[in-house]
Amino acid sequence: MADNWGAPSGNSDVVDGNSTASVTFAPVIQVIPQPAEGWTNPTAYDYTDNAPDNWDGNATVYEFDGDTGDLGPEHPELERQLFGEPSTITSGHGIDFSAITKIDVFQEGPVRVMPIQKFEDAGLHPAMAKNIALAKYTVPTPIQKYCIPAIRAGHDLIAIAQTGSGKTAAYIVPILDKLMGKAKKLAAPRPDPTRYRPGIDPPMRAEPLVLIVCPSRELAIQIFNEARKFCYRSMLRPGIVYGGGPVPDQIASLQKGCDVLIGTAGRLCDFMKRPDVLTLRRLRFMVFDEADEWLHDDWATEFAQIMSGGEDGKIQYMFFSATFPKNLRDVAKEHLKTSHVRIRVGRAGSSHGNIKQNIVMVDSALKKTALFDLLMSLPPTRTIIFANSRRAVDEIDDFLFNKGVPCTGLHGDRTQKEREASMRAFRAGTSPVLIASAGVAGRGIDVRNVMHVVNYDLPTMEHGGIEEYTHRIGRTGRIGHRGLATSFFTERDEPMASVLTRTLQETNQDIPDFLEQYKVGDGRKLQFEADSDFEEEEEECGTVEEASPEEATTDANNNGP
Ligand SMILES: Nc1ncnc2c1ncn2[C@@H]1O[C@H](COP(=O)(O)OP(=O)(O)OP(=O)(O)O)[C@@H](O)[C@H]1O
Repeated sequence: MADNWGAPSGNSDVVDGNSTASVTFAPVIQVIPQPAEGWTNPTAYDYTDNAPDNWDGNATVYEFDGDTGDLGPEHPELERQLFGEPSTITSGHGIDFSAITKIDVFQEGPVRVMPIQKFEDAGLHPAMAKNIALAKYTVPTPIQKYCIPAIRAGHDLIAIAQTGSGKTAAYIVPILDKLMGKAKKLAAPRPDPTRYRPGIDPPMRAEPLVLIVCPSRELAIQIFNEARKFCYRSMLRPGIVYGGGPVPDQIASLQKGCDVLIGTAGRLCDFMKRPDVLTLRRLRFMVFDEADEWLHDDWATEFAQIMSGGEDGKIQYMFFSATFPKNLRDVAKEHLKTSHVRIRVGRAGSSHGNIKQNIVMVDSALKKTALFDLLMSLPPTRTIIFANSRRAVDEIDDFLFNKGVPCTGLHGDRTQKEREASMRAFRAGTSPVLIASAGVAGRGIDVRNVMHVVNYDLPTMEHGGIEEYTHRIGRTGRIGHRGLATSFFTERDEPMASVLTRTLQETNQDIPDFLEQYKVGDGRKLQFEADSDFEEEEEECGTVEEASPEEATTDANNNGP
């Protein structure tokens, strides 16, 4: 996007002592630089695109009143929108599930579940089985193998698995599946979607059955889109409330009924104060995605308010994350029923071998040049660059844009319209380089074919530490694909050196010379402060299959932005 704000154009009245002089600013002609070698043309953000309803939260949802049974009629146009053109979707998103190695799965806690091996074993509702086929999911991922039966059996749950391992579907599929046959009975009354006239017919209050809480607007929108997919052809209606989005539109959408609500905390808490618009009294499922984030003190007020919204005893609670320090898992346990299930795939907070991690020593004053050189040294590819401050994001965005790199920037000071346009441009590939602050794109964001993540700034120990590093690099190498993560290391990053080195060692990455001194010697166990358990009661319940670095499908056909 780059900040190519035009200077004021046209006439402006300037008061000069007693006289008013009319000053004309020359219109600024936005210069689009020549593309950098091999890259597509940079595209500037279109500030004239003010279409009022052009919000991601206003995306079409499937509407069906359930009068003709559990499975609604097909809607080919929406189906294409949700799942893509059938001819362009490759089977299993390119995952080669036949090329696999073993990864340990642990269950702890009072209840153990038997994993399923195939989606067919789960006895899914016909609408859900069809949606899984449309999504081209052929085999459940390790975390899905355990979560699907656990959630279907009605258990509260803590689930930990690496980035990009399919945690969203691990909760959304069984929850929606459980509701599909019963939606007519359980859901709140709502207007007939085919006849409802907004503003004329009396509105209904939203009484969702499912609430999914997300730490960023971008992630909420992404999960809303997943919910739109998996609710397809059922009468379950997804909805979304997120900060920065238009309140009137969100209210109008809630008033048409909402069974599956996805929200960011602030806006959700605002709506919870308006019982004429939203109540959680019907709630049956509550999911905290990126759960460790919610259990930090920073979110204590919102967390308490959200937890107090439903009726005790009726709700199944679930916490999902790739990182889950032990102290926060203990907090999570306090909110779960005694008969809950705890599942962990690999070490909590571990990354996986599909991501090649490079750490490069860089002089702080030369970081931008080093970044440009790095991008130019590789084939053009979809890339996310993380910086620690909003200002740094803007500066890098301008710098790269002016060098002809088709980039777009994303951070919390941009307007919501800009943020959505930025994510759309990145997803569509028109701006294949995204420069982002970690708060908005570090966790959960799933964009196909991100081949490279760059930590222009490494996270600091005070802000996110090694957990944030894991989430950030996890934007690549997702679901069996491979990816590259390059991190710039400066003298200021010394406090991260030790844990970073152990993280590299865990997946047999090359250790650069300047980190050699932090290496844990051969034969000694790698210890991680945030994960000093796993507890005595844990039980290794076998191994499930995960693509290995060597054998995972390479994205040979998908390398381009
Ligand atoms: N069984 C499956 N088969 C094929 N693709 C799948 C399957 N399950 C999920 N996916 C795809 O895998 C990708 C990653 O899933 P998801 O975003 O849920 O990962 P995650 O574990 O939540 O990652 P993160 O920790 O980064 O949030 C998504 O594009 C999703 O559509």
